Amino acid sequence: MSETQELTYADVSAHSGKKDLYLVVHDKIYNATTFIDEHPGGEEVLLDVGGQDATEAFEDVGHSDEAREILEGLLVGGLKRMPGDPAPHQTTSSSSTSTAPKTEGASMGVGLYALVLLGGLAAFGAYKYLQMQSESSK
Ligand code: HEM
Repeated sequence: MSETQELTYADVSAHSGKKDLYLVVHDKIYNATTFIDEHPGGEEVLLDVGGQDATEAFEDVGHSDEAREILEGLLVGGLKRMPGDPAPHQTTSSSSTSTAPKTEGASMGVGLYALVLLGGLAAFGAYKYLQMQSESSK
């Protein structure tokens, strides 16, 4: 792609009609005009986010890799954020909180392992203690 132009959010919001529709997904700008009629999800949803940040809407649907390829083919350029622009969508971090549960799961696994190990040690200790007791009482 030779198009590396940068547009501001204000530039993008000027393209919000059916005949001229830009979308922002993950801080990149896409021209969805030619795709509106082909979109399997319908034109309404695209028009709803026309000229806006569609990251959340796009990611919420769980679009396929094929959809992402189509999206890349519609690339216009990058988004240049200006002071006062709407904040970038945090969907990626909130929907992919995968890192947090993952680490949690890992530490839980380790915790469980330690617990089993400690339990085993305690049982062994108790067994040895009882053995000693019964031997000394002989
Ligand atoms: C230019 C951006 C977009 C492209 C290239 C695109 C592409 C596609 C494609 C190829 C599919 C078929 C299923 C798949 O492959 O995942 C699809 C389905 C769908 N899309 Fe999009 N999409 C875009 C934006 C959006 C947005 C902003 C929404 C907003 C909610 C949306 C909502 C949906 C829905 C609901 C479906 C499911 C339709 C069904 O299975 O009945 N899409 N899209």
